[in-house]
Amino acid sequence: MNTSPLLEVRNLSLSVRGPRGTRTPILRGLSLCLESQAVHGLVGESGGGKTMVGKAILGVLPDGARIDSGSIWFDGQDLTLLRPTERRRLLGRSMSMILQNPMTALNPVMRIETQITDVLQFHMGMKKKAARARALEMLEAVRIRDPERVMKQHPHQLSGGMCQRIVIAIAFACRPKLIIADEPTTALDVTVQHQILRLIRELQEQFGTSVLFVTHDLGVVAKVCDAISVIFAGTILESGTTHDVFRLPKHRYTQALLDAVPRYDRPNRLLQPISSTLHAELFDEIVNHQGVSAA
Ligand SMILES: Nc1ncnc2c1ncn2[C@@H]1O[C@H](COP(=O)(O)OP(=O)(O)OP(=O)(O)O)[C@@H](O)[C@H]1O
Repeated sequence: MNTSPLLEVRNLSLSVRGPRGTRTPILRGLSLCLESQAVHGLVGESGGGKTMVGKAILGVLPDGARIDSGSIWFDGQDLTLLRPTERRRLLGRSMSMILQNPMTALNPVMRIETQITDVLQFHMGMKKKAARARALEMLEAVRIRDPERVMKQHPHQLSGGMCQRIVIAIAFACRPKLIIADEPTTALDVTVQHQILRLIRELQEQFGTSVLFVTHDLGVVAKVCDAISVIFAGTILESGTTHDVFRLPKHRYTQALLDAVPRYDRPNRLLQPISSTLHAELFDEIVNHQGVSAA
């Protein structure tokens, strides 16, 4: 594994437009380092800002959201300084995404073939024949049986698991350096979840891609991630190799997260929900430390 960082988010603060011209902080001085050719889990509870981190990196922030300070270094350049056209050029070609719900990620009225070949023609400048060959190759890589038949079909003719395989094929098709996978298995059947995780890991290794794996599920992190960052209230509380963080969590929030996960090696231990006191204490520390901004 290559160990130089591909992506470094440094001290990133981001806010959204609030009522009466105020701004609500969402990310508070967040720093994150993603190594080349590695899978990095961004883990935390709902509302912590995981998805917003992914959107900031991809340059697809919602209306009203803005980066207030900090930088996002990707492959040697600060993405926050790029013009929107330059950002768009990177998206799809150098970085792509796998989202939670494959049914909304795919276009319902387009055949699978067109959905894959369009991406290849647009981002890679491939001719139709070469794009078709690459599309077939990608469907085989994600273990779609009878890819010629599936190429002719529409998403509604396929299962959720099959659709997510196609989304994965599209994400890897242009051989991007970075893929942001935001809860890619949450909408799927448990039996399919495991296959999809294994598939992402296999393709990541095969193509030498880096993956930022956004999830609330520590079980998923344990299965696929080399490293992990724990996010709470828009701040990273702890980062390290998955092995180290699981074995010896340093932050009390990480310890609480781990205690809230069922484990086969301690079947008799009662699960400890994360206490509201801990939430309140941490939130107070983070917000008081960073301050809440007005517009
Ligand atoms: N479009 C938006 N406009 C305003 N606030 C938003 C918007 N999208 C998200 N937020 C707020 O930003 C915060 C972080 O949301 P985000 O979706 O990044 O969290 P998350 O950790 O990914 O949670 P989940 O696992 O539930 O998706 C939340 O407080 C959310 O309400």
